[in-house]
Order: sequence, then C-alpha cells, then structure tokens
Amino acid sequence: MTSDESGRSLSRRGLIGLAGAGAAGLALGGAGGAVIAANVAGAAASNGVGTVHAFHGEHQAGISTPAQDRLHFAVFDVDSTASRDDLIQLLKDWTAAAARMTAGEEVGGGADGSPLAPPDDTGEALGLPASALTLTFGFGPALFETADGDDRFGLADRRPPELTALPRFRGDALVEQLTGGDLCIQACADDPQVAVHAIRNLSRIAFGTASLRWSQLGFGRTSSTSTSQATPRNLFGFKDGTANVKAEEQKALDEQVWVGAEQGPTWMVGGSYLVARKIRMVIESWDRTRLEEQERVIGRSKGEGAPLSGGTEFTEPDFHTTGATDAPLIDRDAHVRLAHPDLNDGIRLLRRGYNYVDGNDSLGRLDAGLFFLSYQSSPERFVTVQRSLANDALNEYLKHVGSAVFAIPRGIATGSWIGRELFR
Ligand SMILES: C=CC1=C(C)c2cc3[nH]c(cc4nc(cc5[nH]c(cc1n2)c(C)c5CCC(=O)O)C(CCC(=O)O)=C4C)c(C)c3C=C
Ligand SMILES: [Fe+2]
Repeated sequence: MTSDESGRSLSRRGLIGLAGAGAAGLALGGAGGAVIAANVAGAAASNGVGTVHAFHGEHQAGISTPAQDRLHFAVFDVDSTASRDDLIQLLKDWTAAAARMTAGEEVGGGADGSPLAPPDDTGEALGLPASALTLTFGFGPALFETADGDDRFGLADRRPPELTALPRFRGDALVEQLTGGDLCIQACADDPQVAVHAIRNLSRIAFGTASLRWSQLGFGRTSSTSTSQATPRNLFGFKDGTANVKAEEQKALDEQVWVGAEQGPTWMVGGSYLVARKIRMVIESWDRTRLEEQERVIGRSKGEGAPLSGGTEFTEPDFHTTGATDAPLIDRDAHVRLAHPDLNDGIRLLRRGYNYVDGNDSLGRLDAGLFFLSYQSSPERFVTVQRSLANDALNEYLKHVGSAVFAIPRGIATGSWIGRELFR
C-alpha cells in the first residue's frame, strides 16, 4: 500500500485508476508519485513501504538486485501440442503480465470484468504493493532440443553450447519430478502472497501451451546480493552469503556472472546461466552435532561467521595457518575451503538461494533444506565448484534431490518480449 498527497492509501487498483499506467502518473507528487514514476521511467524506486524494480533493462531483474525475503520458483514444460508460434505468443503474454505485476499493477483488465468470463487477474494481490517483486525467466536445454533429438521449435541450432543437462555428481539422490524442465520463472518478493500471485497468474496464462512441471516455495533468503544487506542465516544456523558476489562488485559481475559479447550468442549477452538445486538438509542429525564439529564442517564460527583462521565475518580465510596439532585451522574438508575461489580456478558464483520447509516426512523429520540458486556466466563454473565439494564434510548432512539448469536471456527492452532475439 502507498499513499497520495492527501495521505489516502492507494492499492494496485487505486494506482491503476489514478495513473492509467501512463504519463498521468508523473503528475502525482509524494510517495505515490515516486512509485508511478518508476513504472513510467523504468528506474527502481522505493517509497519506504514498497519497492518497485524496473522490469526493463540490460539485465533481467532478480539476479544482482537485492535478494528479497520470499521465493516462488516454477518450472514449466511446453505442451507436446504447442507450436513455435504458441511458444512465442506465451512469451509475449508473460512479458506483458510480468511488466504489470512487477509494477504493482493487476494483470490485463484486472479482477473485474464480464461476469460471464473469468477475470484477467485472480485477485489475491489486490491492495498489495509491488513488494519488490522480480520475475526472472529462463530456458532449459530441452526447449532447444528434446533428449530424443526432437527440434520441435526450430531452435536446435540456437542452443548455446554451454547449455546442457548437468552431469551427475557424487551423492546425487535426484527425484525425477524435481529435475529439468523447458522454462523457468523465478518470482522473488518481500511478500509471499505477491510472489505466489505472480506464479499463479503466469501459470494461468500458460494454460493450453505450457504446464507446471515442478515448483518450490522459499522463505528467508540465504544470501545477500548487496553490501547494503545484512548476511542472513540458513537452516543450519550459519551466516550464508558472506563471500557472495555483490551488486557493488561490477568487475566480478562482468567476469563471473554476465555472459560477455566475446562469449555469445548475441541473445545471451548480458544474460547469465541459472543452476537450481534442491538440497535437503538432515536437520535432526545436525542439531545433535557438537558446536565445535558444526564449525569445523563449515570452516567458520557460528555466531560471528568469521573464518576459523581468525578475524571477523569479512576477514579473508587463511587456509595455510595451522593450529597446535599441525592441522590447518580451516579443515581440509571444510565447506568454505572446498568452495573457495582459490581451489576453483578463481571461480565465484552469485548465490541467491532460499530456505524451504515442505512439512515433515513419515518419521517425523522436517522435510527442509536449502533451495540453492546460483547465477554464473557458464554452467561449467557451477560444475567445477560442485565437483570440488565431492569430499565436503557437509555432505554427511545433505541430500541433493532436485536439479535444473537454465539460460537466462539478457534483459528485456521496452516494447520487446522475453527472448525475442532467440526467435529471429
Ligand atoms: C556448488 C556450490 C555450492 C553448494 C551446492 C553449496 C551448498 C551449501 N552451502 C551451505 C552453507 C554455506 N556456504 C558458504 C559459502 C559458500 N558456498 C559456496 C557454494 C556452494 N554451497 C560458495 C562458492 C561459498 C563461498 C566460498 C568463499 O568464497 O569463501 C558458507 C559460508 C558463508 C558464505 O560465504 O556464504 C556457508 C555457511 C549449505 C548449508 C549448503 C547446502 C545446503
Ligand atoms: Fe555453500
């Protein structure tokens, strides 16, 4: 909710009525004016109650923009009866709806309309502000060519060579229903109702062309993607995201996260590759483990998040210094050692994961973990780090149950649609 100059509350419905999604919004003063101006001008704006992230731009929002508190991640398969034109129309329709929802507006004509037809918008976000909603779209390897070689959309020769299904990793316990998929949408927001509303409406729009394959709700971001954010904690109770690539590190983003012009293809320049891994955490075993052991496994202190080699949270870990027993202070199989760029050809990943709890299993154990999301300029970078984690002490407490990889095309220009250059 935001307010106009008279202090009146403005819901999604109120904003549309007043601004008409156009230049009229610029005439508004005060906080409401700031939000509407952002919609018109394409810049990010915050009115202190709700933040609006620009939908159009060089990069898709939801990667280097500050990680929000909530996630609804959805993976779709394109229906076997859908044509290339159907797919293009879906991407156009998704673009139009996403531009409106990220601006805090209703889908299409809103939740009202003819009593003889379902409304364009399902209605559960009426009255809620944009809540920093970002919608990030991606294409899986099978969209380009199915596993049995079907070039169903004429895209086989446009597949970036980097975009192939991930290899199997040691200890993988993947569940078929939580892997792969043709299209993904990452919806992040500071209000779960706004994120869920977005995925629900995009799924509804896809009806007849694409169907949900699997999806995941997440809460409590497990990474900071800006130095302005405090480092959050994962469900093992440790600070997560300390050494993450941050929005303020332009050089690192260019080198490690965005696809460069020399790499290509053109439609991916300014884009990235997303890896999603659903990692179940054996919470009950961890909770019975001594603090000393928990810290050894991670390689950092639980309270401060400082490396065990000394200092405070942001002190660089020292992997050489040894203790009284001549063993390094940061164990040889500690997670932060094996994941560190020093052991991985300088590779850093932009992590953007979320905690999840999907209830409990029949033995009364929490079905909980980390929905790991990382962005990198090539999936091979993730593969290198994940292979390095083969002997990670943390593995005793983890089970990787879901996995997928997607090409995240570059940002959408005003008037264009998601992945347009791919279909040229
Ligand atoms: C393949 C990549 C990674 C997976 C999978 C992964 C799982 C995972 N991580 C934690 C907890 C922590 N990870 C931390 C650091 C860290 N992790 C990775 C990569 C993967 N983690 C990287 C690249 C890094 C940064 C290493 C560095 O540069 O120092 C930390 C320490 C704090 C931090 O820097 O973020 C924690 C804690 C869990 C619980 C988990 C699986 C469930
Ligand atoms: Fe990690």
